Amino acid sequence: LICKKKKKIPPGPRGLPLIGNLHMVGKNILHDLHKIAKKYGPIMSMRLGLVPVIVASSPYAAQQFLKNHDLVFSSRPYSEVSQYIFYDQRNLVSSKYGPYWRNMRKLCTLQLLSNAKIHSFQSMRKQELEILVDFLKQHRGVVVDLTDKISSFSANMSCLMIFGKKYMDEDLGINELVKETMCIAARPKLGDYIPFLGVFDLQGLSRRMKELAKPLDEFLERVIDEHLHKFSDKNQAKDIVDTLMAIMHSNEAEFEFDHRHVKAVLLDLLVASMDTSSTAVEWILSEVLRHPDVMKKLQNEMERVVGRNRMVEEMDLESLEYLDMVIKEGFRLHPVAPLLIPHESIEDCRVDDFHIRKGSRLLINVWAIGRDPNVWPEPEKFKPERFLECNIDLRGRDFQLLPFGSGRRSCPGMQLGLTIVRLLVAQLVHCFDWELPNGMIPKDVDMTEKFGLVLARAQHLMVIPKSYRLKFSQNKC
Ligand code: HEM
Repeated sequence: LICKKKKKIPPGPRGLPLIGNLHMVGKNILHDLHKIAKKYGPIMSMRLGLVPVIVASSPYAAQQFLKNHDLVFSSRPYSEVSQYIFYDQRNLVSSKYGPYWRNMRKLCTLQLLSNAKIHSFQSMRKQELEILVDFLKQHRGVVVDLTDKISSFSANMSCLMIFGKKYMDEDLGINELVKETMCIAARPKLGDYIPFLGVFDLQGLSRRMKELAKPLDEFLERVIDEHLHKFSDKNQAKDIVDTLMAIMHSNEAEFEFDHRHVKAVLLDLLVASMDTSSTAVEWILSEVLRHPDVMKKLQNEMERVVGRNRMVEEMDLESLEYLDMVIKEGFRLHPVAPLLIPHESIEDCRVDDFHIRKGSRLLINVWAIGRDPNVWPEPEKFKPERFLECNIDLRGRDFQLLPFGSGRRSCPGMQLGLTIVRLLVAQLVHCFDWELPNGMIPKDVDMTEKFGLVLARAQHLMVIPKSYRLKFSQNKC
């Protein structure tokens, strides 16, 4: 008798025929996964439809997958949205691991999102921030929808950097198109989990995705066309379309690179940058508003380092240590991408004595890690000072804090995202004293989460810019 030793897979709940554990995850997938992981442990296996899924919920587990076995888990799963909207997975975010992704990633980090490129847009960021501060100054004493203001600030900045123009101001409905794309991308699709049901399109999502793809493609074609015919001003910073077009025309790319690739990358960057930084800023400001002592400490630091005679400049950011702790604490409690973006294993692999088969989907529950009492004392409390005693960083070196992921698939826009988040939080706290509307007290600020492609606030953040704190109305620096 040949007795085959059964391979040990990570523990997890038993699934039902066909749907597996799909019925166990509802609208609040983060809480659901967190609850199930409490029973089965930090490396847990499930089955969503026909897809094997591994959920990692501790720093140790995250390190196993994102560092020790990084290469094996560096791919992305197939999804209908990447097929219909992102040019058959030609974008960076959802492309499979392989030479194409490696080349695109290199292009992104070395050319599109390099430090030099980010620096070249510094004056544009300053200008946009002055417009926002001016608006708030004119609305002193009035209730302002800060969610809306921050979101359009971020959308305008993304557009200026990527396309060289604020397309959001033109009535093209592009903002709505991108928002709906993000909404659809976040909805669980039957076809992604039970592929043979995909053809029936029972939820009507494939049809809607195809409908959305058309105007998005027309918009991107129009942008490219305008760039082909535009008068080039040598003093103006080259936007990302310019850079991509130059690469395409030079024929220097060592991989296939045509209009479809340019459009896929443009859409990728737009979607990846538009809501991420603004959502982080909103959460961090909400926490600061709920904690007046933190607001005061931040303002004191700003007064000490920047002074009341001018606005915050990007060069100040490195010297703002308390701000740095506030930003880390904000990302700990409110990671924008709480499950990162799903990874997929490219071959069978052994992790911690468990067998994990090729084609498994990996979710890293960064949200649960940030709230784990074994890692963080009093995890529910917003306490930036906790970072005084520990030098945990948020750039992917420490697995307790992973807002940008870690390893090969970590966020290539981290430097840009962090610059925007730090600058915006610093500026709004430095320039204004804030008040809550309708006699609300700090602890009344609603912190309900809404899970989507990013983990956003369920309610818009409504606040009153009470008074302008600076002694000069123009930036004298
Ligand atoms: C606060 C802002 C941001 C946060 C918190 C954030 C977070 C993330 C996370 C968690 C991932 C997935 C990592 C993984 O799957 O392991 C990611 C991927 C990515 N991000 Fe960001 N991001 C931000 C801003 C940006 C910006 C500004 C850009 C570009 C303009 C960008 C471009 C990308 C791209 C292209 C990927 C996919 C990388 C790949 O699959 O190889 N991100 N980001």
